[in-house]
Parts: sequence; structure tokens; C-alpha cells
Amino acid sequence: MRCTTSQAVRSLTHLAQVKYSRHSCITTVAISQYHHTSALNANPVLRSPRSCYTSESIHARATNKDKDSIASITQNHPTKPNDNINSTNATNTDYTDSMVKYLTQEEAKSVDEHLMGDKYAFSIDQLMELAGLSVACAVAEQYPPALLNDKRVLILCGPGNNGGDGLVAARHLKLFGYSVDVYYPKQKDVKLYKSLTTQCVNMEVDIHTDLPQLDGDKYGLLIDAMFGFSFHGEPREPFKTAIARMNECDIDTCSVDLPSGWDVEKGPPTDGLKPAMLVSLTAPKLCAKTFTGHHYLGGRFVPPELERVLGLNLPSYATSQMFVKL
Ligand SMILES: NC(=O)C1=CN([C@@H]2O[C@H](COP(=O)(O)OP(=O)(O)OC[C@H]3O[C@@H](n4cnc5c(N)ncnc54)[C@H](OP(=O)(O)O)[C@@H]3O)[C@@H](O)[C@H]2O)[C@@H](O)CC1
Ligand SMILES: [K+]
Repeated sequence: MRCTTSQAVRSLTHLAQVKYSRHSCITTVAISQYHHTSALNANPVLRSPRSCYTSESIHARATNKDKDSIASITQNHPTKPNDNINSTNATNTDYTDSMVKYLTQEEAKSVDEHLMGDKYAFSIDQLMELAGLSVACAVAEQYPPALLNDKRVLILCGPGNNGGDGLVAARHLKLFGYSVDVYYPKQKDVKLYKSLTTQCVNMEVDIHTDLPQLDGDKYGLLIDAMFGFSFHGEPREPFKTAIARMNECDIDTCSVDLPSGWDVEKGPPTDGLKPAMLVSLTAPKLCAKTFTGHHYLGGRFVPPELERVLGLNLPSYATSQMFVKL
């Protein structure tokens, strides 16, 4: 495969970062610094101004109607001192995500309900399409095709909307040039999921109902779209075994919205999934506070008033990007 010098530099940087982040935080910081000072400074996406809101600027962005609810939110989520990043110098590595709101399980469900209620009037199909597209775009950023050396991507899809996001991501990744397989063992008789599955088949994505062997020579990346913010209890079969196999193999995992099997608020159980990358959707969930890998935010569809009222304090996305790195 031919690639430009800048693509090659970026791929090598990604490779080093992905490989070493699994073993050493110190190495990740060092490579992150390299990112900041060299290769990524040339990347217009990563040079884009990044908002960093103080409580004053949150109030400045609020309408009068919003201010009471925001006052209580900022009391509960104090901003860090010294958080005034010079926007002309700010890059992804400068951006501190400590101000973005991390949601409880109930808050995540409530955002969903607001978006699909009468006022904001989104349909689930629309949100899922944007969510899945943002996952595909973030994956293409962190694991460009050249990095995978022609290995395939396996997307593990659960029975709910998290699985639906995975099916959408599968279709877009195929369009981006990846070879994609989907593991979808619990297919519900729901029109939306059936349509997404048909679209995948027509896009020549292979759908499996039995878990393929997680062979590192065949697969370069696993995408975990098994459970999202409605997960509760202990993973049941066949997902329990899938999580165990994923932890046994040496293939990087990217989780969609939150790592499957993690408590939405408390984080990983013993022997929980250990993804190298996470794409939180809409706003990160509380469990993501303990996540130390490559953390992206996607699901760029929140109307400004809803963001203000819920105090989400989302970071700025670059002009046409579907994701932002936290
Ligand atoms: N606005 C947004 O942010 C948007 C969010 N979106 C996405 O939606 C996701 C939330 O989707 P969701 O509500 O459908 O639930 P999800 O987490 O996929 O799982 C439910 C399924 O899992 C099952 N299940 C549960 N526990 C289990 C267990 N222990 N072991 C086994 N099974 C278990 C449960 O079965 P049940 O318990 O009901 O029998 C049910 O079938 C969210 O995280 C994001 O990815 C976007 O698509 C659109 C915009
Ligand atoms: K997931």
C-alpha cells in the first residue's frame, strides 16, 4: 500500500503509542509529548482550538433560563484551578477532559430520552447512525488501515442499541477500506437491527453467530459493541465467554460507549475487559474516569440548549470532525 510521508509518520506514531500504552503509562506520556511537539503539530485537526471552560465561561454560554440549573451543576462539578488553556496552542494532548461531565447510568438514559423526546425530536436511527459513524471515524484515526497490515476488524455486537452502533460502525469501516467481520449472536426481531444487518450483508461484511477464533494473525482490532449504558449485573453467555477470549488474546480492543461488563458507574470488575481505546458517546459515563487508554468522545448531536441545561460541558469538536480526543 502506498502512503505519504506524513501518513507513514502518523502510522508509526500510532503504532508506538498503541503498543506501548498497554504496558507503560510513562512511555505513553513520552510518546504523547512526541505527538504534541512534532508529528501532530502538523495535523490541522489536532491543532484546532480546544475549548476549556471555567465556571464563568459556562455561565457566559448559558441563557438566563438555564442559569439556575447550571449554578447547581457547577457547584457539584468544580472546575480545576489553572484551566485556562491558550486556545491558539491547544491540541488534543493539551485538552484536559476533567471538566466534561461524566454521567451516571440514570443521567445517560435521561440524555437519550431528552434527545428522542418531543422537544429535540431525534429518532433512534439518526442517533445510532451518527454514533456508529463517530466510532468508525475515531477508529480510523487511532488505527488507520496501514497500521493493521491488511488484518481484519471484528466487531462484537450485543442485543441492544450498543450492538446497533457496532453494526453502523461495521458498514462505515467497510466503506473506509477495512475488512470487517461482525459477531452478532443474539439478533433481536426488531426492524432497526434487521435493517442494519441487511445493510452490513450488502456491504459484504461477514456476520457470524458463533464467535470466530480470535487469531492475532487474522484480526488486527476488536470492537466491543456488546453492552452500553443499560448493562446491569454480570455478563451472561455467550458474552461472558467472548469477554474472557478477548482478554486472553493479544489483539487491541476498542470499546463503544463503555467497556462491556464494566459497571456503568463503578468501573471494571475483576477480570474485566481491558480495552486499549474507548469511544464514549454523547458524554462519558462515570466508569470512564478509571479508563487510562485512548479516550475519544463521539456522538456529535447534542443541541446547545440541552448541553447547557444538563451541564454536559462538552469539548469543542473541530469543524467537520465526528470525534474529539479527550
Ligand atoms: N443518546 C445516546 O447516548 C445514544 C446511545 N446509543 C447507544 O445505545 C446504548 C444503550 O442502548 P440500550 O439502552 O439498548 O442498552 P445496551 O447497553 O445496548 O444493552 C441492552 C441489552 O443488553 C442486555 N443486557 C443487559 N445486561 C446484560 C447482562 N448482564 N448480560 C447479558 N445481557 C445483558 C439487555 O437484555 P435484558 O437485560 O433487557 O434482558 C438488552 O438486550 C448506548 O450505550 C449507546 O451505545 C446510540 O445508539 C444512540 C444515541
Ligand atoms: K461496549
